[in-house]
Amino acid sequence: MTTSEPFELAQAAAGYIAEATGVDSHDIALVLGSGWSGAADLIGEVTATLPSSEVPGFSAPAVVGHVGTIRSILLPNGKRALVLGARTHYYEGKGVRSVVHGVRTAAAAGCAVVVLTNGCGGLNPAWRPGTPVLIRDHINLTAASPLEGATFVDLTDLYSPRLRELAREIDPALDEGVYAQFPGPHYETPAEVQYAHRIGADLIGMSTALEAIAARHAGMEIFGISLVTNLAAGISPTPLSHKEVLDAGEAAGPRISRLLADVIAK
Ligand SMILES: Nc1nc2[nH]c(I)nc2c(=O)[nH]1
Repeated sequence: MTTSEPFELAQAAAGYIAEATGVDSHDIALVLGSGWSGAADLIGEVTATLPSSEVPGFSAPAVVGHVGTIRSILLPNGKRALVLGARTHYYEGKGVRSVVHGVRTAAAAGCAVVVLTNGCGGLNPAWRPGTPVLIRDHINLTAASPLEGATFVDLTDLYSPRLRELAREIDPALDEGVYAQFPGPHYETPAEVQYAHRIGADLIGMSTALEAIAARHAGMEIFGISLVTNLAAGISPTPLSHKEVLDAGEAAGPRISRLLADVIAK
């Protein structure tokens, strides 16, 4: 594939979405990670739902039984949101181009803002499972980049100070943190968690950083928010039960979905 082909594929996907949804241009894209699926139903009126596998460049979800969808939503302020419910993770081995195809498609579809959400491990013991944390900056530990060739892109203020301030006006209790993307799919050892802590990470996950770089290259404003679903390995003195993690994510649903709805409604 030539270096222009990922962008041609994103244009094709955007054209398909415009045709299939009847919406020529969308304004804001949302990538919903673990624990955030409920947000879409709260933010506005779903006017079209597409199976993501029908859209050029998108593949069937990695998790059997998960139906990946792309939804067009009419927001109360009249703007259009494009909800990308099928994220390709780097650990699926489909290449970085596939990981960032959704963001590139959203940019080609007209979106000037992208909201990147994820579920992650927390390094701050005060952040119990179910705590949303704004992403202030990231550390890309994948050793990969979605950019190819002499594409030197500045990543200063990559996570919009404007949108972070807006979120904190809506919910002053929100903390901020630095998110580190590990390649995965394995979780970190306690030693790796301590390494991440020492290099400045507060949140660890397997997504988001590569998508944010591609979004900056596409000229989008980026809002990143994590949902701490577990304390990272070795942080909690007692092993967390998977049920605790699931219950916490479930309990956080209404608060984080409301927060997201309020931020994008502005
Ligand atoms: N790397 C990493 N990814 C995650 N995703 C979730 I949910 N929890 C974790 C975690 O503890 N580490």
